[in-house]
Amino acid sequence: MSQSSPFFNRWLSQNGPDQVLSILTDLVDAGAVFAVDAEGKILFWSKGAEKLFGLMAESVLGRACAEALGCDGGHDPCGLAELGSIKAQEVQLKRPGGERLTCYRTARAFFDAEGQFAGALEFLQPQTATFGAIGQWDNDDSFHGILSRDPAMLEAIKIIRNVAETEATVLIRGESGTGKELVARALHQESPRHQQPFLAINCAALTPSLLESELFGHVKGAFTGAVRNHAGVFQRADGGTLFLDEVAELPLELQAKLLRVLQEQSFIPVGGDEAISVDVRIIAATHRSLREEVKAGRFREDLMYRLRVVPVFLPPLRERRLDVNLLLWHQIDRHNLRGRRHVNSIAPNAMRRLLDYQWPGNVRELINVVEYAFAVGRGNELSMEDLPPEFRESTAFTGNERLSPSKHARSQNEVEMIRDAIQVADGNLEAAASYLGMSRATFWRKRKKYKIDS
Ligand SMILES: Nc1ncnc2c1ncn2[C@@H]1O[C@H](COP(=O)(O)OP(=O)(O)OP(=O)(O)O)[C@@H](O)[C@H]1O
Repeated sequence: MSQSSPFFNRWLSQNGPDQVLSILTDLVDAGAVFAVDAEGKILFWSKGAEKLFGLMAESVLGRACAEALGCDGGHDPCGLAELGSIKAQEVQLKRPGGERLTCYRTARAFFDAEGQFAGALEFLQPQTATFGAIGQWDNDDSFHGILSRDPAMLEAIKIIRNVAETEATVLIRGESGTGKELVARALHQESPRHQQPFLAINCAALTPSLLESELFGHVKGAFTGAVRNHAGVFQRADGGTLFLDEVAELPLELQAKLLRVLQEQSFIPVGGDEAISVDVRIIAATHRSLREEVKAGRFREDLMYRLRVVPVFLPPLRERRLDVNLLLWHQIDRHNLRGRRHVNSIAPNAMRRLLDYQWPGNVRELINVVEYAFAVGRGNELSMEDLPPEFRESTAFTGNERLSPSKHARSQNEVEMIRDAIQVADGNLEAAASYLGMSRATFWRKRKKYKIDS
């Protein structure tokens, strides 16, 4: 967090905040800074923005950001009012003349006292200027938005970074919500194809005939209702990456067609008679074991070998308890930014319950749990009552404790939590403190109080 002296505001108004902002943004090399108001209208446009977007200030000031920059978004600049902040998101800029430029977008929203979106500051930096800095590992353990401190996840990320340069087909295995699509996107972003499209399709979400048409497209007249030619995702992803989610659900007849694309880099659209050649990198994902599916006769063995050239496994959240804490605090920080409620601690019994929980919906569920807590709860401490009913129904740490929160019961709980954290962190006290969301000083004080050694 940036710091300023108590005299900063006076100094700012003496020098003129607009002048200070202009000078500040000029100091940032090769980057565009702009500000929008609550309606998404552009209020400030830096010299860097003129250079990067190829648009002069006069032509954009006062105009709706989405319209001036030619993107969808209405009053909410690209979901920022929802998200609160965006860090190093990869975006494609279309400059006048059609040139495309890949940039990293970092933005922060402002919210008024009622928690209403009040505008935002955005910073865009061309990828070439940031190579080696943003988009690689950074201090908050994020890799293209993937947060983790878990050794198995870190290993998966290492594999992804290594194979990104190659053309190898990657098969990601993991339960729903473990981050398979996020990882696939990261792989694409790290690959030489990153300026080309990334398309995702869920093979379990469509009927076989719709899926075939979505994958390979169809020609006009191929079936009733096919009133014009339709390009499938293989064609639209040409030059880029196609993410096939839930690939184990692909019907056998489509497996044959997919195999042909992988072998020959070409396919025939539904109802067509001419093969279309494409250059697409496939990343597939499944929550099932493809080997088991092959054994059960539901999946072609030859296709399995084609798809799992590089297998990557994402462990379920219940097996990475260090990540539960990291992801919880990341989500809490995100909601804190919106200003309606500021959570700076989690009650020990709630934390214990969160750590013990099985997380069947993995990270997606965790995101929803924090959202629920901010919707129903009040105050600076996230308490057991702020958690969804399934957390409170558990017998272990609810009932009695909530009805008679005796100091003793609370300390017993804390002792167990601290012991557990030290054990999970293999005696690393710093990791154990962060796992519990405590500062090192608090952790040390509590260990001393309860006489817990490492
Ligand atoms: N390690 C992580 N760090 C930050 N966010 C994560 C992480 N893993 C998952 N998420 C977030 O959790 C949500 C679910 O992730 P994602 O859609 O990638 O999961 P998935 O395994 O593809 O799920 P499904 O199989 O159900 O499609 C997304 O909002 C994603 O951004």
